[in-house]
Amino acid sequence: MLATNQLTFAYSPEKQFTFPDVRCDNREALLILGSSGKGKTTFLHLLALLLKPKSGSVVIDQTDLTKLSAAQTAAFRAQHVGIIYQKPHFVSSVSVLDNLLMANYLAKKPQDRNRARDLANQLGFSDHLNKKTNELSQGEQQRVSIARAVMNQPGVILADEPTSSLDDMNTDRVVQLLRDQSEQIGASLIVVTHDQRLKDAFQNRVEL
Ligand SMILES: Nc1ncnc2c1ncn2[C@@H]1O[C@H](COP(=O)(O)OP(=O)(O)OP(=O)(O)O)[C@@H](O)[C@H]1O
Repeated sequence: MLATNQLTFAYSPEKQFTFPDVRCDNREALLILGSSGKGKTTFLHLLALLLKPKSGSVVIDQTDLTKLSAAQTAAFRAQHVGIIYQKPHFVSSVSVLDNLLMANYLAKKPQDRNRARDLANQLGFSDHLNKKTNELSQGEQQRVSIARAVMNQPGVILADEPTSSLDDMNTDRVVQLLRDQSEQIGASLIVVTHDQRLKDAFQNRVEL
């Protein structure tokens, strides 16, 4: 479960944001829509406490992240939040498999090769596990990103514009993969996007 209360943020005195309160229960999905520059990425980064709000709270599974120290926040995020960034950040010098296992390492959990292989099968990149990430197509990298985000079975999955560069068929496919994965692990799924094509796939929607 993720809930926010009266979140505000400022990059500077001229660039201030007040965000609507959102709530997403376990096994639910929430779409956050907004046109370019409205603050979608900023909001998503606040939800993961990658940015610190000026005021307000972010509660994930009964923990108020705004009350944690920087080190506690990083540890909590690694264990409980899976993030699919607008542009995937991988460690390019190691294999796809090692990039997945790194999620375990960062969360201080044992490396679970079976889960990595199982996710690669489900998401259709099992032939690429031993390749470097830059040898994969964008679509394949995005599926690896989804797998990495769910390696530790997080309570919350956050996705930033996961479909912006995809055609209609692949957009439907990625939405289904995100929903399947979040349902399998009982997570809350929050997607921020300007992509109006996603409207029909989500009953719960908030406009920024
Ligand atoms: N580090 C920063 N410092 C100052 N201003 C910033 C910073 N990052 C973003 N902004 C500004 O804050 C606003 C919101 O940016 P953000 O990236 O959250 O928007 P967005 O809705 O995700 O946009 P897009 O759909 O184009 O990615 C923009 O006007 C942007 O220029």
